[in-house]
Amino acid sequence: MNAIPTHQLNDGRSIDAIGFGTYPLKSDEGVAAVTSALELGYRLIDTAVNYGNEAAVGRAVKASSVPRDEITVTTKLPGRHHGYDETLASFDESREALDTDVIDLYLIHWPNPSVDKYVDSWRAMIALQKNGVVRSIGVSNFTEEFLTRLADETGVLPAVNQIEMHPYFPQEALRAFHAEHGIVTEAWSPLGRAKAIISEPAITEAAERHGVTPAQVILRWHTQLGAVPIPKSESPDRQRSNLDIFGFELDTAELDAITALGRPDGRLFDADPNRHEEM
Ligand SMILES: NC(=O)C1=CN([C@@H]2O[C@H](COP(=O)(O)OP(=O)(O)OC[C@H]3O[C@@H](n4cnc5c(N)ncnc54)[C@H](OP(=O)(O)O)[C@@H]3O)[C@@H](O)[C@H]2O)C=CC1
Ligand SMILES: O=C(O)C(=O)[C@@H](O)[C@H](O)C(=O)CO
Repeated sequence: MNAIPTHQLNDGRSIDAIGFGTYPLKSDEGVAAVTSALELGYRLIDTAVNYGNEAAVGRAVKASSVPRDEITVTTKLPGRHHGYDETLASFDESREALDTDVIDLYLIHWPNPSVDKYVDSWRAMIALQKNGVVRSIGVSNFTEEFLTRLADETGVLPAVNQIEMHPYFPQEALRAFHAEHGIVTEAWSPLGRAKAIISEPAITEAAERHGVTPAQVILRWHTQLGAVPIPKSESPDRQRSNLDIFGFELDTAELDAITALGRPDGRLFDADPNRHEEM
């Protein structure tokens, strides 16, 4: 398998160009999936308080033969814990659940604009990073408007914004904003949950030409566009092939044909961060 490239973050650290999603893997199933993902070479692991699997992720990380400092454990602050003090308390709970001294990448899961406390949470995350208990700080599901407000009110831009991105929803405008401001795009549901997308001719035909699977084409498309996909799979075989995407290159016409599958209503569900709020 080819080596995994990395992305430089705006705080001097770096993350792998592909990671492993863990929703909705829980308990022993979650431990098994993360254990095999680490064995296969994933080093960027994505969890969240709201997945109810931080303990499972923590168990797998702790038991792994991969040195702890080679693994980027990501978790996310839930909406019900927004606010400065609430964020500090939630962070302590996550650290305990994950059984780790340091959280490598800490994200605000959803902006929940009607609650209007994400800036307070962001200030708390800046403090956690200054205290050295969080290595990198970022957000998820933030729009250009919410990102701009963080910068205006705190002077600190997130290292990462984890957003919905797949061929039906390629997020061209937000990715351009990220690129302009040094924010790394992480892509959630990168395979579009492996539904209709997998059978799109633009994808299956490219897969045939390169002798790879449609899922590999989709994940390679993400990485060639500069985004970091975090596919979830509980199957070690699919985990392996999802990681094995750096031995072929899509050409510009193939990239453009896949991006052209995008459509305004391409979201998997109604997860527009201006309206969709998760507590
Ligand atoms: N920040 C946020 O708001 C959100 C973050 N996320 C994060 O993003 C991660 C990934 O997103 P997710 O929603 O899981 O969707 P994905 O696009 O990663 O798709 C996962 C689905 O695809 C299947 N699959 C995986 N690999 C293959 C393959 N090679 N061929 C065919 N099918 C495959 C999986 O099944 P199987 O397991 O059987 O292989 C599963 O059903 C989540 O796990 C979570 O960590 C997700 C949603 C929102
Ligand atoms: O997986 C996540 O991070 C989420 O935010 C999920 O709740 C996601 O929104 C979902 O799958 C809802 O059905």
